[in-house]
Amino acid sequence: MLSLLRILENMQQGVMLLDADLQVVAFNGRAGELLQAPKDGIEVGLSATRLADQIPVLAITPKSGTARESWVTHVQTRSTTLRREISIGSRVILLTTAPIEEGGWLVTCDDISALATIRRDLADQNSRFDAALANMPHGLCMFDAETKLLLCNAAYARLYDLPDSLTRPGTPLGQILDYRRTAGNEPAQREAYFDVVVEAAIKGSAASQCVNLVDGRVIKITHNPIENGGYVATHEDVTESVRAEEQIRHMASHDPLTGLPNRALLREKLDRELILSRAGKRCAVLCLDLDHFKDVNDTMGHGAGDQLLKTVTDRLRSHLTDHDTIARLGGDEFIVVRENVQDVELVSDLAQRLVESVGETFSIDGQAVHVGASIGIAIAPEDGDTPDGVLRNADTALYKAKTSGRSTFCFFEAEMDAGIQKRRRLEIDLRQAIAGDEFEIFYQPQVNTETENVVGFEALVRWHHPDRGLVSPAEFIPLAEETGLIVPLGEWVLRQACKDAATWPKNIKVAVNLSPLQFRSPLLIHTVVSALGDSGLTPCQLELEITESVLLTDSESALATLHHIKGLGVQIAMDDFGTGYSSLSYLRLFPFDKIKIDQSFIRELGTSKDCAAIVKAVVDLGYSLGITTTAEGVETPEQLDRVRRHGCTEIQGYLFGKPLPVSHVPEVLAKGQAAVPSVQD
Ligand SMILES: Nc1nc2c(ncn2[C@@H]2O[C@H](COP(=O)(O)O[C@H]3[C@@H](O)[C@H](n4cnc5c(=O)[nH]c(N)nc54)O[C@@H]3COP(=O)(O)O)[C@@H](O)[C@H]2O)c(=O)[nH]1
Repeated sequence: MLSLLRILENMQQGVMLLDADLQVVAFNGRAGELLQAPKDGIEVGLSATRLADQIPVLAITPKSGTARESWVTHVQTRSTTLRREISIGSRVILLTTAPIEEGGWLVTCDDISALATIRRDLADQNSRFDAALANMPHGLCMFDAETKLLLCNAAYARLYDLPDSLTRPGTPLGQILDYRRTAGNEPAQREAYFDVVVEAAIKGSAASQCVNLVDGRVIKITHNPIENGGYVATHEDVTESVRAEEQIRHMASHDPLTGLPNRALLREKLDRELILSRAGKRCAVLCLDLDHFKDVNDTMGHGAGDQLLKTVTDRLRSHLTDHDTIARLGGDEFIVVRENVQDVELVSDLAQRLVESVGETFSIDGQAVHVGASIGIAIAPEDGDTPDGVLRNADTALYKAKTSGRSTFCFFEAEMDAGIQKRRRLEIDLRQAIAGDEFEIFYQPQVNTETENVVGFEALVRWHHPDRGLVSPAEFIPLAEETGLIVPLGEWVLRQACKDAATWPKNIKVAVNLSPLQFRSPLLIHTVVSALGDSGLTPCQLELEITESVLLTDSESALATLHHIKGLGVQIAMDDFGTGYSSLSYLRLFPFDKIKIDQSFIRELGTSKDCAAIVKAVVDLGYSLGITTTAEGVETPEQLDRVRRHGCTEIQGYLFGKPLPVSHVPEVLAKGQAAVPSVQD
């Protein structure tokens, strides 16, 4: 008994023993300490009621929990075990009151403060976890190894519109999937996927996949295995980001104006087609370029140009089949790729239809607009087995189509390449030459027939090509006209010629050629005025030479321009007279100051009666209209003699001097007539 009491006293647990009369028969000091009983508050023989008086926590009736009566009432009225956690100061004590067989109660007190702290931390953690789950934007669910639901959050239920009954723990995955399928938002083929990922997740590997729901949403589902089997899955609605990605991908590979594939996507297509072409499925590449598109942009503005490009796209598309791909490379350049070409004739038919379709009138901003299309065609693999090669050759054929009069199509031929490449090179060089300082003006004297005094000079441009030396204008002027480069080049010539002539005597004129394109430029009058103003040249010292072709198109506006220029005091000469269409009628339309009889008539003056008659008729007409007549290309004294006899007022030709650099002008003027040594041009 003594040793039993010693054991009792050394226990970590507080112990009190009550007999059947509810009186204390034994206890240890730890009980008093844990229950914070007053010193000597527990004594043998003390009744339960007195005990509760000594130890206040025993008298308290809990507000909630299973035990709804005070400790005293319990031991007085019941015979069941009472477990109660009591907070005393900073401690949490577990008070267990268990009936004993012989009657009476064994009361034990355990300090569970540490356990309570852990439990509280755990509860806090759980509530934080619950809050996180509830507020997660993504759906989350967790299944055990038997694919029974462990938990899911509200977002998961919302995503699939699940009823509460299917969100309870223990719900088999199969039931949830059945509901998701029958509720209509998940395609049936997802099941196969699901089997795979669930199995993978349960076996321990993560898996992720995007699923397209029937209603258009895209859900990204990621499965991760968890310990003890089972998996946790997140379900993320990625519809917006998938759409944004698709849009970015589309933008990177399509032309924003027309929505057509761009160069990058075209290359991918060509890569595939060229592989097939090597396996016998040939393909055709049609390179289409609009004729006169620049004019629409320049005259009607870029908005109208854009509208035209969109309408052209629609027209082109209407002639294409499922075997054709159309792309826009930028500007007014389109590419059509036809797959699996068996009959090249059909490619010709397609090209013809495209040319005709674009050739029909467009209505842009209520205005009738006419453009055309030129097409170059290369067939792969024979005309190229790389995207660059086949596109380059289609482009070469396009160039040929453009130089053959536009609004037509051409197939690539190997022989085209060399000639066209040469022209291309020249065009590139010409652009650089305009930007650089490679041009010079030579001046050819014009003399009075009677006095043989120099009355003026014609400005003739020369190109000092860095590799090729002096390039003849006969070679580059037509190209400059075709490419539109004549406009900036012509402006340079005009300004430079005015500057040079401003240093000459006041009775010496300078004649400058105006090309038809330059003449149609809306900036022409402004350029003439500013060239005169900047140089200080007297307007009557400037003579502008135009050819009949200027008056051929839109003669009304051409005449208005001529009158405007003449009104400035500038002289106007009709150049190359006799080589055009209805020369004489033009002379009635506008009061030209000079007619230059083309050198072809002068050359044959001694051999052709017709030429002689024409020269005479023109000179007579000039005389009666009071217009100066200049014979061009006078090379021999005989020709001089003849034109003099016909009454021509002025002469220009090698007999009096070839075109010379400006530095020779004072020398020519000093001699009074142009008997100076020739300079090779
Ligand atoms: N729009 C512009 N056209 C220009 C300009 N500079 C020149 N050109 C035109 O280029 C064509 C070739 O010019 P070019 O090689 O200079 O030939 C001129 C004369 O050198 C040549 N000529 C003059 N006299 C004779 C001669 O006795 N014999 C002979 N065989 N040729 C001769 O004729 C050309 C002048 O022609 P034209 O202009 O018709 O008076 C030529 O069409 C130039 O017009 C330019 O700046 N702008």
